Amino acid sequence: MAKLFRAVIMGPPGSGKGTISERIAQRFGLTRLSSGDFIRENIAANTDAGVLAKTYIERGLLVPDHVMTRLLLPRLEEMTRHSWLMDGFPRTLAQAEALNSTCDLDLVISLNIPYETLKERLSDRWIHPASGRVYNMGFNPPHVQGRDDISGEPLIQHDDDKPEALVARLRHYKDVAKPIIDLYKSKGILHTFSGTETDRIWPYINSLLSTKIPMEGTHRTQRPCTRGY
Ligand SMILES: Nc1ncnc2c1ncn2[C@@H]1O[C@H](COP(=O)(O)OP(=O)(O)OP(=O)(O)O)[C@@H](O)[C@H]1O
Ligand SMILES: Nc1nc2c(ncn2[C@H]2C[C@H](O)[C@@H](COP(=O)(O)OP(=O)(O)O)O2)c(=O)[nH]1
Repeated sequence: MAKLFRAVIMGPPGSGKGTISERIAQRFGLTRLSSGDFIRENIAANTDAGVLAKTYIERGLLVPDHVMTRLLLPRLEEMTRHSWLMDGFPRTLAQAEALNSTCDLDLVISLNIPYETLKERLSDRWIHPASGRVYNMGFNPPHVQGRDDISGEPLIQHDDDKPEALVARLRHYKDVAKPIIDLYKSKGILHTFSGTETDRIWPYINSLLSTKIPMEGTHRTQRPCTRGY
């Protein structure tokens, strides 16, 4: 009986997490979970957690671990019958340990993209704030410049996507990501992909997941995501 599949995708800002997790969700029928999208939903719904998270995001800071785990882990408990891919969580060791105590992961994808490539990509990244949909003038431009393809609403650029902000973000990412990468490496579930183009990395990710993800249509067993935090 095929078991469920749960994975995380990690990488520095601009490494292609959103782009690749969208492709994985479509190709393998996984539910794509994005911590950033989930926070935006809470901000839009004016929940207590959303209001609190907003005060950190506005300052370009990570949302505190206890807020993130309280936001996300109950959401994962609703997913006991689903295979999923999480983008953007965990971002700290404390978050990884909280996730570890509630769900066992099958696989972690880590994207290793050169700084110059990240800088170039982020300078061309445009986002539809309400949905989190991502565009890139050079890679996947919107049909109408500056407008979201679905809603037609204006696209924006994140202030912290500007080159001068990227150095600090990248250093912070490396500091917080290293213990998480070491943890998943020690568990034997880390797969690292390096390169400068998503379209060249994608076939390797696709073939790895094709060997790991249970066939479509086979019966799925439940796997608990018990409240362990
Ligand atoms: N797991 C998390 N822990 C703490 N804060 C988070 C987490 N996930 C998202 N956030 C906060 O929400 C913001 C938006 O997240 P999102 O992933 O959409 O954008 P991002 O961090 O700019 O990602 P990237 O640039 O890598 O695409 C982040 O900048 C961060 O402040
Ligand atoms: N030129 C180019 N741009 C790319 C490539 N892959 C993704 N992008 C674009 C899409 C986004 O505008 C930006 C960052 O991608 P993303 O998926 O938002 O990354 P992440 O921040 O979620 O990790 O770069 C790529 O291979 N080439």
